[in-house]
Amino acid sequence: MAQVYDRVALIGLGLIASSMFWAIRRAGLAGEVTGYARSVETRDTAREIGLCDRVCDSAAEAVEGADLVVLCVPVGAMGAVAAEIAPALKPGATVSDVGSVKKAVIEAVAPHLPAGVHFVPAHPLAGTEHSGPRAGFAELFDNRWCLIVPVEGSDRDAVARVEALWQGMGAQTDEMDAEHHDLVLAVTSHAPHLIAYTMVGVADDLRRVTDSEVIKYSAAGFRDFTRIAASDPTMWRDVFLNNKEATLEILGRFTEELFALQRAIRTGDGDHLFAYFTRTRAIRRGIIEAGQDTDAPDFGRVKKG
Ligand SMILES: NC(=O)c1ccc[n+]([C@@H]2O[C@H](COP(=O)([O-])OP(=O)(O)OC[C@H]3O[C@@H](n4cnc5c(N)ncnc54)[C@H](O)[C@@H]3O)[C@@H](O)[C@H]2O)c1
Ligand SMILES: O=C(O)C(=O)C[C@]1(C(=O)O)C=C[C@@H](O)C=C1
Repeated sequence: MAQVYDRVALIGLGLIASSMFWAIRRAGLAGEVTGYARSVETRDTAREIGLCDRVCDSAAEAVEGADLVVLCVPVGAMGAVAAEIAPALKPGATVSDVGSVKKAVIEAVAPHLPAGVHFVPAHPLAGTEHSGPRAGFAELFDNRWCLIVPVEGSDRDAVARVEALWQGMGAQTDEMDAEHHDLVLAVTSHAPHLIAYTMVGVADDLRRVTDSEVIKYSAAGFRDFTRIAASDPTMWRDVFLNNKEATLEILGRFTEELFALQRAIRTGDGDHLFAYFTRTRAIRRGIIEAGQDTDAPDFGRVKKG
């Protein structure tokens, strides 16, 4: 894969930024990658493990001369970081982000960007429960989707280059508008995370009753919940506070369905339960037929070829 940008700057050096660096390096997509993180400890770690070609001590220094700047900080910090880097951006540069929420991030970032700087928001649908500069790996985005969310008047060449970068990092790209993105992600990612958090919280509340049995006999379903519930608290606090409307809409529907299932269990309505589980099983089979790999570690990856 050919080089897409001369200089890329990554702001916030956690799981996503570090994975981007290793994936950019794997495919030779940039001449130089600079990086900045707020904490000295993270910058020191980055230098120690060779994360980024150059780790800078200020965000302004990192973005100076960069053709692409990617904001890889928690959703709630995007606006402040955009304000901080704005005066140092090169005219004609592109600013992108990887935030899990798009409408609120666009509203927070766009007003700070000077005229002549392009804004191309993006969201890779790939992650793990780990965070920080040591958590990244080059293969994270392989065969995953990356949603590109152009804003009004986005420059098509700038969009095409951001898409080329993500494709070079192994992802498949698609475009979506911000509102639709936030609703889709509320269903596929945000509400499921909240359900996992709740289930693990309930198990913890019952600890006195169940002693250590919850952990000892933890079946696969619950273990998956604990993995998800181990995700970064700052990141997920910001996701829910910034995708309020869509998440509340989905949670409303979820609780209605849950109450209906609860009632079916109480009243012994086996037909309702059977019909419901038959419908959900068909959805899973539909995903398999659509060509997605369902082996646990790769589930959700885009089928190649
Ligand atoms: N983890 C995932 O599964 C995942 C997947 C896709 C997208 N995202 C999104 O990517 C972004 C980064 O997530 P991550 O998982 O890499 O998080 P992370 O916690 O691993 O890294 C975030 C980094 O940002 C830094 N940071 C926080 N506030 C900052 C500030 N004000 N200024 C500068 N740096 C700051 C932190 O110190 C850390 O280095 C988030 O917006 C998240 O919603 C995460
Ligand atoms: O695999 C995981 O651990 C994730 O939670 C990744 C995951 C998700 O699939 O929900 C989480 C948040 C994102 O914005 C994108 C991906």
